[in-house]
Amino acid sequence: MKIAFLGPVATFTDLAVRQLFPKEDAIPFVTIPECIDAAAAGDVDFAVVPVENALEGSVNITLDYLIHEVPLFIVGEATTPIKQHLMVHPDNKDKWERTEVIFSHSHALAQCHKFLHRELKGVASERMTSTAAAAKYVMEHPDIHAAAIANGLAAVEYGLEIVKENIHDYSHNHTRFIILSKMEKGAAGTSLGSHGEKTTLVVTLPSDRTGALHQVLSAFSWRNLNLSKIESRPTKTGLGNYFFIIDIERGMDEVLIPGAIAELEALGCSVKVLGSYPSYKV
Ligand SMILES: O=C(O)C(=O)Cc1ccccc1
Repeated sequence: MKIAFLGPVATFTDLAVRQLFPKEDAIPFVTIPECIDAAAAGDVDFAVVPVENALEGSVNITLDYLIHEVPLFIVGEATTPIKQHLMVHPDNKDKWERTEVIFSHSHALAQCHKFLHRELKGVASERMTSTAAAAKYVMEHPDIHAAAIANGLAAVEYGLEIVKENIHDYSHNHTRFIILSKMEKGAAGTSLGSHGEKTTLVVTLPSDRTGALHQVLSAFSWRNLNLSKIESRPTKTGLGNYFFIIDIERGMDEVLIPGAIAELEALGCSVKVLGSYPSYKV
C-alpha cells in the first residue's frame, strides 16, 4: 500500500504515518495539496495530512482543499503529541543566540511564539513547507546564522544540534491528522486500536433564514449527538458566505445521524458527509 505524507522525511506527519502504517510504503510530497492530489489521482491509497493543532487551530489549506478541490473521504484520524525543538547546524552550536533567521512550518512558528518573543526577540522568521524541510535547509546552509524549529527525529535525520528543547508555548500541544482516501469506507489499513468513531459533515446554511445556525445545532442537541468541533470556512463565493464543518462524536448509524441530516435538509441546508471514521491516538 502507498501512503502520501507531507515530507520530507521526519516531519510530524511522517512520525504519525510511521505509527499508523509501519509496514507500508510512505511517499513524501512537498505540500499538503500535492499529498491530497496524489490520493485523488489514485497514485497512492491514502494521504495523511495535518488538519488541526491544539495551540494554533485548523490547518486551513487542508480544510479548503478538501471542501473545494477534491472528492475524497476522511477514513481515519490520528491525534499525536507535538514537541518542538530549536536546532542549528553543528558549526553554529555555540553561537545560536546570534541566530539571524528561524525557519519552520507556519504552525510550528506559531506554537513557539512566546519562546521566540522571549529568547530571540526581533529575529526574522521564514515559513517553509514543513518543519523537516526547514531542518534540511538549515543543514544545507551552515554559512548563515539560521535555526530550525522541528522535532527530534529531524535533528537526527539532518544532523542538526538541538540547542533548546520543548520550546512550544503550552505543554498540551497536540495535532490531529486525517487519513484521506477515494474509497468512502475505511479499512484504513492500520493495525492500531481505535478510540471511538467520528463523522464529519460540511453544512451550508440557507441564506435567508433567521436563526438557521441555532436550528442546525438543535438538530444535533435534541438527539444527544455530541459535537467535538464546529468550524466555519468561507465558501469563496462572496463576503459573509460560509461552510460549517461539523465533527460529530459518533460513527454513522441508521437512525440518529441520518435523521439529523434530513432535518438540516428540511431547513434548506445542503449537507455533505466527508466521512465516518475511527479515531486513533499515536
Ligand atoms: O511540518 C511538519 O512537520 C508537519 O507535519 C506539519 C505540522 C507542523 C507543526 C505541527 C504539526 C504538524
